[in-house]
Amino acid sequence: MLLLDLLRSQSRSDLRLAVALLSLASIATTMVLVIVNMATEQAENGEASMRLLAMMGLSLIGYIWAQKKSSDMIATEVEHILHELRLRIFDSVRKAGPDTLAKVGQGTVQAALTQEMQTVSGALPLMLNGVQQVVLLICVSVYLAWLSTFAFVMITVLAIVVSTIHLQRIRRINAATRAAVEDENLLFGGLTDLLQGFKEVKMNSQRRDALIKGLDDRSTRARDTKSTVKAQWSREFALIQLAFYGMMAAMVFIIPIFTSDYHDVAVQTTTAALFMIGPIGAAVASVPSFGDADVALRKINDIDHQLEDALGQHQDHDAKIPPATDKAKQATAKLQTALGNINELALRDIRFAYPGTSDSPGFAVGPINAVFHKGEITFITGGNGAGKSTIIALLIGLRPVASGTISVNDCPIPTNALQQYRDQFATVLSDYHLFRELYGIDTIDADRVKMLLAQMEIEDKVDLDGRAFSTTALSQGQRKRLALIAAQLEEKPILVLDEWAADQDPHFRSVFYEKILPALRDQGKIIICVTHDDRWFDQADRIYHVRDGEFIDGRAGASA
Ligand SMILES: Nc1ncnc2c1ncn2[C@@H]1O[C@H](COP(=O)(O)OP(=O)(O)OP(=O)(O)O)[C@@H](O)[C@H]1O
Repeated sequence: MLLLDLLRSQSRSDLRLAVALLSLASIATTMVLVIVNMATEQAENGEASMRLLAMMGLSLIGYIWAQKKSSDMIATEVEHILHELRLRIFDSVRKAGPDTLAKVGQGTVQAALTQEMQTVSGALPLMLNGVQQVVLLICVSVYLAWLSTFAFVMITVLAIVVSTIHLQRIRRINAATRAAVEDENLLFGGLTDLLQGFKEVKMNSQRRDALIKGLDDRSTRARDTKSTVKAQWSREFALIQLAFYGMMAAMVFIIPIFTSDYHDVAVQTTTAALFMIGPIGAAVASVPSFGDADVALRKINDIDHQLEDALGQHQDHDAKIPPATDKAKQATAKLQTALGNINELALRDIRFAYPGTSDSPGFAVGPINAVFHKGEITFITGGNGAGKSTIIALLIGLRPVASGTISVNDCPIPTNALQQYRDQFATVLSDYHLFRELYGIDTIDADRVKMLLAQMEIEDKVDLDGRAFSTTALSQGQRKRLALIAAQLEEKPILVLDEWAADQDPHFRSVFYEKILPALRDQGKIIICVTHDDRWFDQADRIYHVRDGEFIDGRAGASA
């Protein structure tokens, strides 16, 4: 069972201690039963024992102590395990390549971090509670055996028969549970379309109706499967209850027929059997959540494996260069020096291809040869689908190259230093995300932010609010200006902009090409821009034109 494996592998504290505490609580509960029976017997004789009262008090204190201690321990442990699980997924997402997330699906990852985690979170304490109930049942059974061997044997046989039938039926219910969870996940995916495509949905009633119908179908399926599963569980619960009441009837009607001395212990045995109803109910009621949790954990593991598989292909272990040998240490030192003062960035015979299908090969890029210099502006131009963004993704280390070398100051970047290399770039890519918070910028110079906001002509719209922009609710062009401010605040030696000016008005386009870019060049940055704005091609020191995944010419621009 995955839930058990998870507990064993992730638990920090000794689970045996938790189980021991739970057992102690069960033993204390059984003691209460034994004492109640003994006191009842005394009461029948008109006696009352202070010793039994004291023992009852001690048992209750023992029960409360063990129950509280184990609950605290389990709650802390469960939250720790969930925290570790979440971190594992965050880490896998961090390491994944750009295609992986698209393949796995954002909705699935979100579902894993919310819905599935919630299921596991609910099931873990229930499972440990189930352990407690089982221990309690064992203790009460031992007591029952001591009271009447016949009653014990009869109950045990009945319990084995009922459990076998129950387990057979559970297998079928678990399969239905898995189907129900699948349906819910499909529903989640459709919901992402509805929420993210909100405007498109609102603007087109046919699209809206088709999408809602799809959601309706999935929701109906999820509803039907879930209610079938719930109904099956209710039947199971009723079956267990029925078996229990059958057992009670047998104890008071059948056992006396076969045993002569049963009347001495009939009351105690019946009380003991009554004591079992709670634990049996709790144990049975907790079982469905194990099936749910197992499915949820399988999903979480599945997502993790998919992300990890992509990591294997990506060959990016995000590790620091291991300074094992002298040669490796020298290479590390050389690379650190190169990254500390980047004068030149070069691509040599870079090749890459998207995975193809059986019908057609994937789009291929290369061989790409290019050099980008400090204090220079390079434009990359080309038609739609020519391969500009793909080349940019290779250049900034977002996608792994299939062959060829990327080097900084003639120092090749090994794959295990890819993250250090990526850290040299500030980017505003075509599918950029604008963070309101300025993550990863240690010291924010408020005056500089003010100046940049004024330069971008949005000082009356946005302000600095602590370590974040006061708002990102702006027009598309203004949001891009804000993204460029964030990129500048990162103070990276290389700035890459993919069609940054595409949604700027004519006035601000000229501000960008004629003022902002030259000012950034004067700061000694390497500037690389994908652009279609041929009116400003003369602002570039170098222009590369892309066609079918290759640079067809590289020429020095006007100011070179
Ligand atoms: N994730 C992907 N998987 C497979 N093929 C892709 C993927 N992204 C792009 N392509 C293919 O690569 C080609 C180049 O895409 P790319 O985005 O690099 O072009 P681009 O020059 O930036 O185009 P645009 O000017 O339209 O942004 C496309 O024709 C497309 O077929």
